[in-house]
Formats: sequence, structure tokens, C-alpha cells
Amino acid sequence: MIHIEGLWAGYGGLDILRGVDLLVEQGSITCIVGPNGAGKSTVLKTISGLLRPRRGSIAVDGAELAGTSPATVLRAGVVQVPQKNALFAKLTVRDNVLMGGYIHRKRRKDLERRYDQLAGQFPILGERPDAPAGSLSGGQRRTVEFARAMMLEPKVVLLDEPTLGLDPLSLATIRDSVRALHSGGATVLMVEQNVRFGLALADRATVLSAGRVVLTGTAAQIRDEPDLMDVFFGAARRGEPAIPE
Ligand SMILES: Nc1ncnc2c1ncn2[C@@H]1O[C@H](COP(=O)(O)OP(=O)(O)OP(=O)(O)O)[C@@H](O)[C@H]1O
Repeated sequence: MIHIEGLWAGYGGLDILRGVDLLVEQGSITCIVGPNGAGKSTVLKTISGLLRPRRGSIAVDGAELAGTSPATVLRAGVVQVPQKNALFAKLTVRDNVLMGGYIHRKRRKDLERRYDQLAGQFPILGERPDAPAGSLSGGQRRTVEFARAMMLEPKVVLLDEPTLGLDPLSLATIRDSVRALHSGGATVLMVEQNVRFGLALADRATVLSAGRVVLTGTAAQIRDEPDLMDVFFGAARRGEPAIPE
């Protein structure tokens, strides 16, 4: 599905990604974890065309996308849900979600049919279609953002730290919403700072440290990896639990 090889990218004169290889299998939920500043969000920005890589290849279903525009990446079926709250607070849930489809679909009837379909996967769409987005909880807002991304019927959804800034009670909402994206037919590539959450939800995982892949495997393998804590905390803390609380 997504095949990244030898990816180098950075900002100004600084290289942040230094030869990243990553395979995202079709139908998977793949999670990238790693310490602050490892370059996790930079991987997503490079895939979505917001940042031009210096070197390397990003192929989606065999089509080379490295260095192309965000519009080209979108047309290839890859949609990114941004890290920051990107809903229009005064618009309703329904209008926020419908806006996600305006790029591709012109007919209001088609958009509304798709909305009704998505309400089956994301219950908030059916329960509170007329609520202003600003009146929802953080977890509910994130769910509406996911549903908006699904308006385009993407092949791949990129999630940049979906739990960022949310209270622990919202984690179950986000978990259900990521599963809804997945059951709606999207392959999911997510970046997550909450390692326990990310590895519990994903089926494949990659650990990035200082712009390089240091571990990759099934999420269960990464969870059980005895060196995982070294990546996050340094060898000095050997003996503490592998997954930070
Ligand atoms: N627009 C930018 N301009 C310059 N430097 C940037 C920019 N965006 C990110 N960086 C730097 O690139 C490095 C990697 O950032 P990135 O956001 O990819 O890391 P991350 O692994 O997602 O970290 P975090 O978990 O803290 O979000 C950091 O040192 C960051 O300061």
C-alpha cells in the first residue's frame, strides 16, 4: 500500500529524517511511536506532500508520490487529519463533515448520502448533526474530523497524534473512531505519543528515533521488545516497565 524507502527530509539545512524505510500494509492500522522530536510528524508531512523530501521514495499502490503536491497526494487517496483542531466551531457537525467532500463531489445529494453512510460508523453524526462543532467534547470533535476525512472515501488516512490534548476519558472515543475509520475501508497510518494507546490499537508498529527506524514489527512484538524503554528513556533506566505510563 505505502512503501517508503530511504526517505530523507528536514527543515532549512537540517536533516530530520535520515533514511527512513517504512511499509504500511493494505488494511492495517500502523502506528509510528518514538521520543519527542524523533521525526514522527515529519514522516506524515512528507507523505502528504506538505514537506518535500530531499531523497527517497514514497509509493502508494505503486505510484510514486515523493515530492508531489498535496493535491496529487489527495487524488491518490491519501488524506491527513491534522494534529490541531481544524473544525469550524460555529458550523454544525453536519456542515463540517459535508465540507470534507466539496473538493471531489459537487452534488449535495451525493454528499448527503455519504454523510448518512458515515453516520453508521460514527454515531455522533446521527445523534447531533445540528450541534455546533464548538459545543462538542474534544474526543467528539476529533471523531467529526475523522468522519470529514472519510467523505473523500480515502484509501489511506494519516492521523497525527489523535489523542493529543485529550483527557483519558476521551481515549475510548478515539479508539472507537480509529476503528470506525478502519472498518470503513481505510488503511490507517498514525503517529502517537501515547505509546500504550497506540500499540494497543495498531496491528503493526514502527519505532522512530532521531530520524531513523530502530524497530519494526507487529504491535505485539514492539510492546514486548525489551529494548523499547531504552529508545524512550536511554539505557540508564533499564529495569523499568517497557511501556511508559
Ligand atoms: N516547520 C519546522 N521548521 C523547523 N523545524 C521543525 C519544523 N517542524 C518540526 N521541526 C523540528 O523537527 C524535529 C522533528 O519534529 P517532529 O514534529 O517530526 O517530531 P515528532 O517525533 O513528531 O515529535 P513530537 O512527538 O514532539 O511531536 C524537531 O526537532 C522539530 O523541532
